[in-house]
This record gives sequence, C-alpha cells and structure tokens, in this order.
Amino acid sequence: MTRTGATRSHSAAPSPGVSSLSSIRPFQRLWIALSVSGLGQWLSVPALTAMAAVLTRDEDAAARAQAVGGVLVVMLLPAVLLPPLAGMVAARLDRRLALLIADALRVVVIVTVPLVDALPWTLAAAFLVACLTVLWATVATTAPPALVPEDLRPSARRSSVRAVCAPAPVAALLFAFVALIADGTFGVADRADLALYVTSAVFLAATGAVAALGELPGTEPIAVQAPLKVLFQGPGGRAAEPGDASGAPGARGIGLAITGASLAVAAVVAVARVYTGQLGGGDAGYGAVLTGLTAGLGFGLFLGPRILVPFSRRRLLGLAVAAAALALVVVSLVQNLVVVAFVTAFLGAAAGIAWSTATAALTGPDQQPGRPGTPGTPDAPAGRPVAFLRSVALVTALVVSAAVPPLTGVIGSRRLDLGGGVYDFEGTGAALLITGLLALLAGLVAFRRLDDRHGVPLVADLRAALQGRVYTPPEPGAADDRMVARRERGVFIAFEGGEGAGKTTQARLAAIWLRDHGYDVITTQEPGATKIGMRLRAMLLDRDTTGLSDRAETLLYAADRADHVANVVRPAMERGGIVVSDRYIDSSLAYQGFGREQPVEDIARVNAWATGGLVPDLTVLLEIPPHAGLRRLSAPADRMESEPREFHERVHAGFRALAEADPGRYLVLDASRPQSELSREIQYRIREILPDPIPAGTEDVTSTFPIITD
Ligand SMILES: Nc1ncnc2c1ncn2[C@@H]1O[C@H](COP(=O)(O)OP(=O)(O)O)[C@@H](O)[C@H]1O
Ligand SMILES: Cc1cn([C@H]2C[C@H](O)[C@@H](COP(=O)(O)OP(=O)(O)O)O2)c(=O)[nH]c1=O
Repeated sequence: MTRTGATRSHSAAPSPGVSSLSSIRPFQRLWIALSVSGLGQWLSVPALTAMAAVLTRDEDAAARAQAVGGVLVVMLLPAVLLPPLAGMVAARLDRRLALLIADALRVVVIVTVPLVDALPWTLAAAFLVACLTVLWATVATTAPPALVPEDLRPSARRSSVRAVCAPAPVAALLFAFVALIADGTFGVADRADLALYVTSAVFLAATGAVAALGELPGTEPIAVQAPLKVLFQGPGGRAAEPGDASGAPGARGIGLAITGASLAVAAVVAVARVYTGQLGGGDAGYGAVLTGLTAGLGFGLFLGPRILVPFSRRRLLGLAVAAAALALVVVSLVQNLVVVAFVTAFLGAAAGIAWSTATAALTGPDQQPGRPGTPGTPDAPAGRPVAFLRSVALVTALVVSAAVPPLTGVIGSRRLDLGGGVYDFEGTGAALLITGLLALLAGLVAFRRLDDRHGVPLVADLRAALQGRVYTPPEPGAADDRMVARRERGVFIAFEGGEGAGKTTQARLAAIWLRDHGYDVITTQEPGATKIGMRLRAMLLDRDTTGLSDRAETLLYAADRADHVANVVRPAMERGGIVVSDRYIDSSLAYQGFGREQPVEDIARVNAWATGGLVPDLTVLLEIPPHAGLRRLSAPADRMESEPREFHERVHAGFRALAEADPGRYLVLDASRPQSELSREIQYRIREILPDPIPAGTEDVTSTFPIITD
C-alpha cells in the first residue's frame, strides 16, 4: 500500500524454488501438458469469434459485431457463474481424468463448428468450450502443487497460473499466422475453418500429453470462490461498508482502477474483429491486434513492479489506467491498422502495469507472491483480494462484450461536417471512443481517490522517480519564510495513526518547526490533555479496567475530547494559535468505530456534539502496518495496545477509509519512511494552510524574536 515499501516488496528477484521445480519431472510434464492446453484455450477465442464473423459476413457491421460479441459473452458467462460448480465437480473427479475429459471434449466440440457451419451452433459450442475451460482451469491451478514438496507449493501455484495464462500471446500470434495461410488458400466462406481445426489439434495434443501423465494426487484442496459473491463482498471478505473497512485499504479506488483498465482491454477485444475488417485487415489483422494486446499485457505485468520504483504505486496505478484509456481513444480515432496494432500493444502494457500494481497494492508488501525474502509465502492471504480484482475484471469484460457491440449498431456509420471538411466514422470507432472516455474517467477518479502524495506536484514527482529518487518538497524558500504574529482564528492540525506510527514524534517536530517560524503553537494530545482528561485517560488505558462496555468507552473518549476542546483547543484557536494535537476524533472513529465494530456514523454524531463540530484544518495520517508499529513501542502495552491483531488491522483499515472519504483534508504518509523525510513533507503541506504572512515591516521586528525550540 505504501509507496516505497510496496515498491521494494515485489522487485525483480526470481521466485524462490523455481529452479528446484524444474528438476521435478512429473511437475514438468504436467506443466507442459497444461501449457499446450492453455494454448488451445486462448486460440479458441479468436477462432470462434472469427467463425461468427464469417457466418455473418453478408450482414452489416453492427450484426457482425453482435455475433462476435455474442461469442465473447457466452465464453465469459461460465467464467462468471460456474466456478463454484466446477470446483464441486473437480473435487469429486480424479484430477487427471478431469483434465482428460476437458481436453478431449474440447477437441470434439471445436471440430464440429466448421462442420455444422451455423451461428447458433458456434454460439452453443463457444459456451460448451468455456464451461469445459472453467473445469479445466480449476484443476489446472490446483493439481500441480500436489506434485511438489510442501515448501515449493507456493511457487508451483504461481507457475501453474503462468502455464494457464502465458500462452495467450503465442495463441494470438499463431492465430494471425494461420489466418494468413487461410486467407491465401480458402474461399471467404471457409476462412475461419483452419483456425478451428488447428485449435482442435492443439487440444488433441494436450489430451495426449495428459494421457501420458502418471497419477495426479488430489491432496491440494479445491477452494473455489464465486466471482459474483467475491465482487459483492469486496476484497476483505465482508459486505462493503460505508467507507469500505473491508480490511483492504483503498479497495474501492483500486477496484475502480481495474474497472477502467478492463473497460479498455475488453472494448478492444469486443470490436477488434469487425474494426480490423473495416480498416482493411482480415483475420490476420485481427490476430495482429490481439497479439499486440496480449504481448503488451504480459510485458506490463512484468514491468509493473520494476517501473518507476521510487514512484508512489497508487499514483502509478491511476496513471496506468489513464494511459490505457488514452490509448483506446487513439485506437478509436486513428484509422490505420498498423498504428492500431502498436497502440493496442501500448494499451495492453499499461493495463498489465495497472493489474500488477493493483494486486500489489491490495495484497500489501508482506503478502506479495514471489516476494524475495518470503520463501514459501502461501498464496492464501493474497487470494481474496486477487479474486476480487479478477471478478471486477471478468464482470467488466462481460458487460463490455454485451453492451459495446449493440452500441456500434446504434451509432452506425456517420459523417461529421466539421465546417472545413468532413470526418467519416463507423459505429465501432465511436463505441471505442465512448468506452475510452469512460475508462479515462474511471482512471482519473481512481487516481484522485488513491493519491497518497496529495499536494505533491505530479510532474516533479514523476521526474524525480525517472531519476531514481523519491521527490521531497524543497525547504521553504525565503519568500515563504514569513512570520505571523497573530490572527483572528487559529489553525488546527491533528496527527492520527495506529500505535507507534510516530504521531508524537512528528507532532513534536512540526511544533518545533512552527515555533521556529514564530507561530504561537499549542501542542496537546488525546486522551488526557486536561485535569479531568488525565483521570479519564487512566480509566481508559489502565489494564486493570475490565468489563468496560464499548459504548461507555466511546463516551469516555468523547467526554475527554469535549473537555479538551472546551478548555484547550478552542481558547488557543480563539487567540489565533496553531493547535497541534496528537490524536483527535478520527481515533474514536477508527478505534471505537472500525476497531470495536460499532456504527461509525453514531460515533461521528456523538463526537460532533461533544466538540461543537470542530474539525481539523489538516489531519496527518501516519500509516504503518500494526505489527510494525506495535514493535516500535517499548513501554508495556496498555489496555488498547493489548487488543488482538485483528482489532488493530481494522483500526488501520478504518483510518485509511476515513482519509479516502475526505482526501482534501488529509495528508497520508508511509510512516516507515525516515523521520526527516516525513517531517519535510508535513512542513510542506502545513505551509499550504498557514495564515497569511504579516506585512514586511512587522516581519523585520518579529524576525529578531528568539527561537523557541519545544
Ligand atoms: N519514521 C520513523 N522511523 C523509525 N522509528 C520511528 C519513526 N518515527 C518514530 N519512530 C520511533 O517509534 C517509536 C514510537 O514513536 P511515537 O512518536 O511515540 O509513536 P506514536 O505516538 O504514534 O505512538 C519511538 O521510539 C520513535 O522514536
Ligand atoms: C483519542 C483516542 C485514543 N484511543 C486509544 C488509542 C491509543 O491506543 C490510546 C491512547 O494512547 P496514547 O499512548 O496516548 O497514544 P499512542 O500510543 O498512539 O501514543 O487510546 C481510542 O481508542 N479512541 C480515541 O478517541
């Protein structure tokens, strides 16, 4: 989640155990069989869509686009709806038998498509192939790990996912090659046949390879998550709550980003066959565009963890989605097949970067699959968030495949009179343009929601990252270095975060810096800034306090806050001071709301009443994983610190959700960074909200004041 941490966490080191995997013969043989089958699986998509296009060749572009879209829809539906059923079937079948059935039946179904030569059967066959693919994929990702020792299973799992996905660009290239041969050999009516026969042959080869395998042990459990359920429940596994406290910080923004990236990728796939036809390319052109897209995706997945290492991963995610969307806009406007193929490759790369960055952000630095230094990290902890993103992508692709082809028909061919000239466009291009703009909107909103460098100029940040460093704002220049004697209303700055995040340290450093510049600064904290507050604090934090109800705890913190605001904060602000508080209302929302699982709105209401609605001008949120923060503390744990890990995880996610709900008021920082860097960023942000400088004449006088250092 945090910038530098997440970046380092999935750097370029090889996955542990890969070299040992290659020495396990049964695993290798299964891997090869799965890769061949994977090739057939990816080849079946362009082959069946091309068949649908051939069968509607005498109809208009909209009808062709809908036939192609129909094939894509029926191929995606099983992937969205059937995984739980496939899991149940796979669990009851011998693993090898399940692979054999899936491969052999796909040989038969696909070979019948050119023989029957009719659209309804093409659609039905596409559906059957997709159902078999779901069954196959369930076994393909769970069978290989059972063949390797326990400690190699995580890398075996990742390796089998690669066997399933990596053949996609090879399949697209093979399709383009086969289409070139078919174009020169067959009549228009039979041009898609060869690709289908080749697909069938690939599945036949896979069947043979599986038949030659030995017994596949079924020790690895099959736990299949239903995509729609995962989508509804969110990455944390619970139904989404206001502010999204589902245990995966920023999940909504990340989900939105993946929606944007999937919109762009799926729109290209949905109209590529018809669009390339309109640009003068046949199936070979279609294959070339798909090759660009899939190779770009693969390259982007590889590049994601390695590109712009010092740059905020969250910013990178938003930017990658925006780049993919802009590429789609270019694809929609440039009516040249070669350019379209290249720009599509760029689109794929941007989407690949978005995917790998999103999964890294959701699974967190400690749970990165393949992270160096964590050999044997099981995929399980990362499984749920990745399943969530997969569901988002699948459902987006399904909606796009169902909606974009009809949209091309609704728009139709048009001529735009631009005064000086005319611009002819087809419904396909216009539908791509609309989807591209939607994806761009998703990317920009996601960027805003996810931005963890609020106030840091993007261009300077990017430039610094290109030079291999993290951008840190400059020291305040002479012109900003003005002093302020007094003003009518003060400034209220709160420091928030979990235990040991460095709130006290940073609040103190900020106060010193402000005092150095002549401000009247009041440092304070919660709970316990007043006499009454001290007594409440003792009650709240003493480990001897047992049986305190959650509501009573909430009210005691609110009582402390009411006293604090009435007797310390408001008087200081009324005399124009700058109040720096170590914790404020957000602590109650995070601890008593998210942590204790009480309704956050109720806590907010009680506290708004207690404080007369006083909200900080700036809240600095210092983020640190709870276990790391708690490790920093040396004193014996108090009543709150001794809460279980899950409590602190909820508090952590709660703080993040609060910041995301009102990004303008927060500065969110990775608290694992060095203290000096953090305080520099805090100073930079505080300067934005400081009162106006006083006239220069007064400055001459105040600049001679002695510096107060604490
Ligand atoms: N950025 C940092 N990096 C490493 N250690 C830090 C950092 N900031 C604070 N610390 C140390 O962590 C401990 C807890 O810091 P503190 O400011 O008391 O946290 P909090 O008030 O959030 O509980 C202290 O020992 C402090 O010196
Ligand atoms: C202000 C506030 C604090 N707390 C908790 C958080 C801390 O565990 C504890 C305050 O302890 P304290 O030692 O002051 O904070 P820190 O450990 O961050 O330096 O009270 C709440 O649960 N609700 C609140 O509203």
